[in-house]
Amino acid sequence: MAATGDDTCYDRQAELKAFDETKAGVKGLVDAGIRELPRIFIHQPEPLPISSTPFPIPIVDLGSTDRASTVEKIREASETLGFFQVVNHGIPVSVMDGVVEGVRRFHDQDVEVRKRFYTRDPSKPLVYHSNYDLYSSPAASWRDSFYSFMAPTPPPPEELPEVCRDIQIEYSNEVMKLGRVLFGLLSEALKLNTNHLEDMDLDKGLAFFGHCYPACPQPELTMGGPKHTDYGFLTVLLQDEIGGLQINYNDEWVDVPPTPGALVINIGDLLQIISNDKLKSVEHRVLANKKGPRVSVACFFSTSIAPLTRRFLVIPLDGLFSRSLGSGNGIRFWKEVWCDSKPMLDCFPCLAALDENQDCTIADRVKQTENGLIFTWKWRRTPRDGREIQMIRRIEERCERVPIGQGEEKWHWELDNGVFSVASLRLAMDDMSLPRGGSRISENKSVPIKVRITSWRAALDSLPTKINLIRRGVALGDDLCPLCKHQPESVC
Ligand SMILES: O=C(O)CCC(=O)C(=O)O
Ligand SMILES: [Fe+2]
Repeated sequence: MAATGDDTCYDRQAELKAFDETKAGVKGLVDAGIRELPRIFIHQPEPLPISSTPFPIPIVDLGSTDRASTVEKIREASETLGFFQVVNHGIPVSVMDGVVEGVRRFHDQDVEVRKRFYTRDPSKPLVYHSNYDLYSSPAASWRDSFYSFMAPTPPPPEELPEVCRDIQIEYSNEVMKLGRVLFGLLSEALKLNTNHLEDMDLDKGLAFFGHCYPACPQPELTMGGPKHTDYGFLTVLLQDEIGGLQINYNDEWVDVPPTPGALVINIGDLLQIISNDKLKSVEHRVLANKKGPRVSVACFFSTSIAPLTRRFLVIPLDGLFSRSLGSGNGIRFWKEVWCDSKPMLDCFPCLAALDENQDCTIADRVKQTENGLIFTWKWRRTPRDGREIQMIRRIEERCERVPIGQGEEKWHWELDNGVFSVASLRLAMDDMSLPRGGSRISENKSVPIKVRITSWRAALDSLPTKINLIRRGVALGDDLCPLCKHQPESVC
């Protein structure tokens, strides 16, 4: 099939299905000697540029005896890049090399053996397939993967592939130990007791992914892994020597080159949420490569489907709230989330530093007029041609995509004729088929974190309502709602 990215007149679903049904993955295409990419793999060109200047991803020495400085490095990296690397982490090199080889062996097995593991049923002890989002993503990526949930309840060893089962178990056990160390350091970075995140069970669920990125005949047309953020709490990534991982920093793609002996650690969405957006879950992607196969092992500390950690599952609140910005008078241009899932300050720190007033509001910088948006920039010095001017253009393009208007900012509750109550939120959440006794934090980053946490606590019925306080032995005069003074104060 000719490689034409804009050719949309074809039965994409049928081609995806045909590819999936081979159960041979991308490796099967490569083994068949394919020279042109099937069109299901062709990605639209990526708007963000690749950084021209190398940007070092911090390396943290976990063997250091200076704990305060280790915590500080982790805090700084987790609050800005969302990524750092660790060395002297306690996982023996032989185990690291062994697991990379084990994953390679799995993907190198005869196609008939691989096919026996090929499935999209997440309840299987080991799931092997190409592109977990094959049928939903705009373009498939040049990658095959297998995964298993290794904690809290690992699959019976005999259900794991013989070629890598021992090393998969051994490496996962090592990552679990490292997880406890990292969550201890991250707790301290958040100025909490060392055990805080561990006591919240963040280190209890682990998913093991063994990725393979076969050599690609036309790497410029596709991706090894599309841009995404990791959903869980924390990811421990081991990559082989080929490279290709990039993170989005300042709206540029920055390489995370392989460092021998190091592991790449990154913050996931759930840790960003429960840290009140202090720690950052940052977008990343993997380039396809002519060299290869590239192998990586990504271990995700996450809620998974594990019963132990189910109370952290996520629900979408999209559709329940909507926001109109108004003129943006009360919203700080650089420091608040209003245009994207993170503040402008995080996306463009250099430009924010150039602004005369980092606390300026949206209305100070952008106004909606009959002729479109008017920008009023106030820089400490004239922005330089090239990169700075390009970044200003990018900000202006972003602003065009949000409805800046007139008047005050407003949040609208979409249910119950716009009258918000915790009870209506609770009902809406229950409607979203929560598992019994469970609750989920919304991952919609445009909803303020306080609303997300309050919703989550409401669903757990852990808000300090009068009924709950009395139940816990707090002596109160009555249990009546202080507003209506008729009904007991509860979330029901
Ligand atoms: O293979 C890599 O380097 C990254 C994989 C990744 O980002 C993921 O599995 O979420
Ligand atoms: Fe990832």
